[in-house]
Amino acid sequence: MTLHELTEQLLVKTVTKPHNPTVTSLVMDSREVTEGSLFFCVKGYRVDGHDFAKEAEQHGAVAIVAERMVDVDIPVVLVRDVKRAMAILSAYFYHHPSEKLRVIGITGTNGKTTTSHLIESILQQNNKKTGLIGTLYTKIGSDRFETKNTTPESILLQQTFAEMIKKEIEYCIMEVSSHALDLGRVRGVSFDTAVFTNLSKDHLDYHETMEAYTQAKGLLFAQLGNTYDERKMVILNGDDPTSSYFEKMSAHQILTYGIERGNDIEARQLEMTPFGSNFQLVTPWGEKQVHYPLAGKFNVYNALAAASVGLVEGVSLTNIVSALEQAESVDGRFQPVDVGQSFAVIVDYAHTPDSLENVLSTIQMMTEGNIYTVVGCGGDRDKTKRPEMASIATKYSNYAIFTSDNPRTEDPEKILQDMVTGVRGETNYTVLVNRKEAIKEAIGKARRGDVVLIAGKGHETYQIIGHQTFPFDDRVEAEKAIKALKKMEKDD
Ligand SMILES: CC(=O)N[C@H]1[C@@H](OP(=O)(O)OP(=O)(O)OC[C@H]2O[C@@H](n3ccc(=O)[nH]c3=O)[C@H](O)[C@@H]2O)O[C@H](CO)[C@@H](O)[C@@H]1O[C@H](C)C(=O)N[C@@H](C)C(=O)N[C@H](CCC(=O)O)C(=O)O
Ligand SMILES: Nc1ncnc2c1ncn2[C@@H]1O[C@H](COP(=O)(O)OP(=O)(O)OP(=O)(O)O)[C@@H](O)[C@H]1O
Ligand SMILES: N[C@H](CCC[C@H](N)C(=O)O)C(=O)O
Ligand SMILES: [Mg+2]
Repeated sequence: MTLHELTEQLLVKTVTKPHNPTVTSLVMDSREVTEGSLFFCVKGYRVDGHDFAKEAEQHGAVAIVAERMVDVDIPVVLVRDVKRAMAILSAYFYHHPSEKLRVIGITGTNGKTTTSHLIESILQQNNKKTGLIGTLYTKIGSDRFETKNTTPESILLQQTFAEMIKKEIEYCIMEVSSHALDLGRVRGVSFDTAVFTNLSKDHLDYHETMEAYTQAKGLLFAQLGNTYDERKMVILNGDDPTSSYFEKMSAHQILTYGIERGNDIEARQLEMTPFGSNFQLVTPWGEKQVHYPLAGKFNVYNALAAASVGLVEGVSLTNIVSALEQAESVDGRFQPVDVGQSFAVIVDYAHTPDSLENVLSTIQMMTEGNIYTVVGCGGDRDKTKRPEMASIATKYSNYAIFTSDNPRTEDPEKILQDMVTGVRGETNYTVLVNRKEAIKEAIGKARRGDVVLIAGKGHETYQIIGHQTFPFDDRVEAEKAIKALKKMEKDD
């Protein structure tokens, strides 16, 4: 594709030189530039991509897209907003692949990864070819690719859609983070269905206020468009008050789901069991009893959101129920670590006050024994959730151990001090900065019938301390600690 063909997509721009080179790739990182690349200068949090224009030229870039002049001898396309131009040009470069897929976007504070996997299994139950983009990986059919962000930057996103088309994928199920919406990573994506899970406190380091955070989430519904299209659908959690705000954001049909009465899709006669739930799935397409194997009321919401998507996509109630009844827990979400010990150990990705409270109240229902919680809060992330998470941990556990999550560039001790400010008079906790030691301590305390919850890192296989990433896996550490304990018991 030539540079002129691409720049014709942008109405307002200045191109500094008349040549019309052939563009063979779009790139936003100078280190990934190859011969023929069009390089986008993106202002980041740490550095400014404009400072890498020369390096991009040296590596073979044939033109630069920038917001201000840069010192290079190749054409510079000056635009008002590089990220916006990047999204528009990426969609064009890859021939608008999202228009050839049915794209299901899921947003909300918690439950996106879980819900997207449930939707995947419902659609697969109906023999649909699916792709998935989210926190754990990008999946095309059954091939998995590692990802850095929950929702990738526009170039990678459009490239991924194009790859999905090549592999004859029909549906792309994607998690859409508030950062991605705010930073314009999904601009130009043609969504067909937009799903909202729930809204609670998170990411206030980035969005600053709950209002701004809500607005960012609202962009997904706004992006669905305001010209009515019967094939487009908005699916909202009717039990979450924020849904009424999203209702106003687009012109399409709305389907609500919930446990309370008054929703289109409902779970009635809900009966929670220690390891799942039973409920009557009541829908405009009929009703059916469900024996659902994922623990916690919050997971019933995820099932309802996924069932709603299945129903609007024409999957039969029978197939939906069958997929839900076979649901497997997602990597690092309420994942048991079981090496034959007499107490339960659960690793869960709860890293917000709301998810921690949900998980702990579910555990309370499961056990009469003691609950030991190992929990921390990420550095360089929302500080307001720290005291709240500590307070929830002490409230619902017999004993809590506050430890490091990913401290990143913050002082780990300082993060723990922030957490401790949330404890109001309770003494059932300790602070242990080393996560490995904290896990050992909790497992050492547990006796027959107790539950140890290790919260916050779920599927993560690393720990970020400073600018370094070290291998670390809660499940591996828990297993080691249990085995060491068993060995000691044998030695006694
Ligand atoms: C805060 C944030 O969103 N940061 C994202 C951002 O990084 P950054 O702003 O630090 O970028 P930077 O290092 O300053 O670089 C600026 C530009 O210069 C370029 N550069 C840089 C160095 C160089 O030598 N040459 C060069 O060209 C970079 O490629 C980039 O284009 O751009 C990167 C490239 O796309 C992202 O991977 C990175 O996400 C980081 C990993 C991150 O942690 N993001 C989080 C906050 C996030 O987005 N999370 C949401 C999920 C949240 C949730 O659901 O809970 C997500 O969607 O992942
Ligand atoms: N519907 C829900 N409501 C509240 N909490 C939930 C819900 N579903 C899952 N959780 C809790 O939140 C944690 C994260 O779940 P999940 O990974 O599905 O969410 P996510 O929205 O993808 O998170 P992230 O934004 O970090 O990618 C789970 O480990 C569980 O503790
Ligand atoms: N997507 C979330 C993940 C948080 C996970 C937690 N382990 C942490 O590092 O804070 C974020 O980037 O804020
Ligand atoms: Mg996720």
